[in-house]
Amino acid sequence: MKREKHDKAAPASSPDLLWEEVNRLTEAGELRRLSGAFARFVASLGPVAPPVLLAATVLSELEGNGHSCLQVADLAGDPATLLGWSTEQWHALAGSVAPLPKTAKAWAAQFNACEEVWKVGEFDYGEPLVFDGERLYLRRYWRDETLVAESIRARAAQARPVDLDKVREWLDVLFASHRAAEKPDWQKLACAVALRGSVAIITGGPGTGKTYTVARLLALLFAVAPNAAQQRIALAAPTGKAAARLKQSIDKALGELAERVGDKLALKELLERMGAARTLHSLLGARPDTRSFAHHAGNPLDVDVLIVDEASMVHLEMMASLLDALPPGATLILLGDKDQLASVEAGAVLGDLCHDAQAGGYSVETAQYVFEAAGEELPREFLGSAGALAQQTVMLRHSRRFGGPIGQLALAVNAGDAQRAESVLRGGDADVSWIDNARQHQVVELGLTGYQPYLELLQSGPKAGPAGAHEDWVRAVLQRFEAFRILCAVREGEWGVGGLNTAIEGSLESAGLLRRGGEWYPGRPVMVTRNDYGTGVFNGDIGLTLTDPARAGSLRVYFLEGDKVRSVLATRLRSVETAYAMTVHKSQGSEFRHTVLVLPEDRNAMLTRELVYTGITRASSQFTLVSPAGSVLADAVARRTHRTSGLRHLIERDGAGR
Ligand SMILES: Nc1ncnc2c1ncn2[C@@H]1O[C@H](COP(=O)(O)OP(=O)(O)OP(=O)(O)O)[C@@H](O)[C@H]1O
Repeated sequence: MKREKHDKAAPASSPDLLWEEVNRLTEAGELRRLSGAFARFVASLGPVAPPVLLAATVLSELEGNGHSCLQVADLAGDPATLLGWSTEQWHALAGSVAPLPKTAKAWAAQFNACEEVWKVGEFDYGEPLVFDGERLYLRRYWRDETLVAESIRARAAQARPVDLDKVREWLDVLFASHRAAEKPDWQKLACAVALRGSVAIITGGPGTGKTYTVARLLALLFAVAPNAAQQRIALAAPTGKAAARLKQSIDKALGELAERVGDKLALKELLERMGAARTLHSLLGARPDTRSFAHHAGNPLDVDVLIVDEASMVHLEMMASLLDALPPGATLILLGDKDQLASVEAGAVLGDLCHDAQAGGYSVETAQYVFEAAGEELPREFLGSAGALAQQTVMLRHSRRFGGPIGQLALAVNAGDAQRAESVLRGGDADVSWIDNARQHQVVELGLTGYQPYLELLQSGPKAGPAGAHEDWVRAVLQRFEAFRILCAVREGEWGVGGLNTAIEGSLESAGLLRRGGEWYPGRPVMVTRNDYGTGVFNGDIGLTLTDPARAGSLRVYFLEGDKVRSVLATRLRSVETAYAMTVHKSQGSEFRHTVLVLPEDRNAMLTRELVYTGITRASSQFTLVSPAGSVLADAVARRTHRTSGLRHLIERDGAGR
């Protein structure tokens, strides 16, 4: 049906003043060029009232900050905070559109009256903006959020029959040697919960045993599923490194378990059948230069059980593609730390899905089920009436790797307790330290000490030996490099990735640890900044430049994935940057023995509790905080990441409990 457009539309008042202000903000670097361009595109479709054009500008700008939609309540309230602007900046923009609706209701009336806004439930003409009564969306995000919500809601409501006696028996075997560090045993409980549905979320901080638990869950499925021998299991993660780590941990956990359970379960067979862990891009069949994947609802993935690790890094669009491609009968298990930074791209999917994880909110039915299936009693404080997804979500609460000061620091930051964080940092323990009122040269000196070991090994060169000796040497150099990393909160300036990389590179050269002949030189660490299907390297991959043993004078970049080494000719890598220092965002999914977190001088909207927490939890044995001004830490710990999304609302809408 073709719409008779604008037959009754009153001519909109002129948006000239708005465009003037948009231009001014764009020139001042306060607004993305794209945001103004999007609003102009909406204006080009027909007469649109200036307030709606203003809302379109704000919506597009917020998308760049990771929000998936714009709440009318926020438009009527204080959008300046959401935009990271001062109140004056907002007033300047708002003042160019008069009169501006003052209440959420008045804003809703504007959207309802606009021909370029699709009102959910009405006939869809493919308008670029979507309004659902409370939130304004760019069409793509509305579609993705709806797809994720509907798929998760349907999965959470789907109950699988469980043979309680058999499950109880196997859980007792699988967790036999295991003395729960706490009661209830959340790990055992998580296995029982995951078994009864087609979606489960296991969240928890580093070292809380997410992979340990999921390995037992796989063994349990293998033991009790009616068609265990035919089950197709896939492991995936957002990055190659995280995928390799997942596979390594699962192999290790299943290997140990196989020794213990002996002949009772053919776990070796399960291990052999599982195959490698893959990146989500590769699992879904990414295609060069398009956003679409080979797998989707029309050509679903060939899996029965899909385990996705580091789910906090999965952005909205990727989660939508994943759920679209997952057959309805397959089980999805998401693993991740809900308190970590959300993806750079829009959405905070895991955070939204885990909204009730801390409190539990388990129903009486869930409590009864876990008692019967796992012999675990849910304490009263975790009972409640949260929705169906919360019944399939378990938070692991005890870290086995992080008992010491690094763990205490992470906990304090996560709880928003800056005072306690500062006292841990000043506690004098060798594992954590704080260089406050720092100067840049102090970070450079840390870099010099931290990177010396790999550069020395590189200078000593590979020993002549049998085939494979070169690869062993490369692996050893890469492992030494992976033991230390400098993480920055910001990209630009003296305390950002750019400034620090230049300073560290220069100082390593002055110290005689490396010799630069040009952009590429042996020892140069690089991070890939764009997916490249031709060479098989992906955004976020980190490698080291070394000489090619097969071709004198030629350089290759070597990447470590688990224990495997692969390499690409340096000149074939087009989108890379030097990586002595990298952003906290890009460090997700990695762990370094010694991690240095560098905060900037000024307070900054990017500097949040989640960023500091993510930085700290990248350290496995030693953590150093560097800040030019002490107050920046307290400020960051107090600021939480807020991402507007309608996901929780969409999931809970008509979402019955279990
Ligand atoms: N119940 C347990 N009993 C004994 N050891 C355990 C238990 N749970 C976990 N571990 C051990 O604790 C360590 C951390 O576990 P695991 O790697 O599964 O944690 P994780 O939550 O996946 O961590 P990360 O987020 O860093 O990947 C591992 O060495 C694991 O073997």
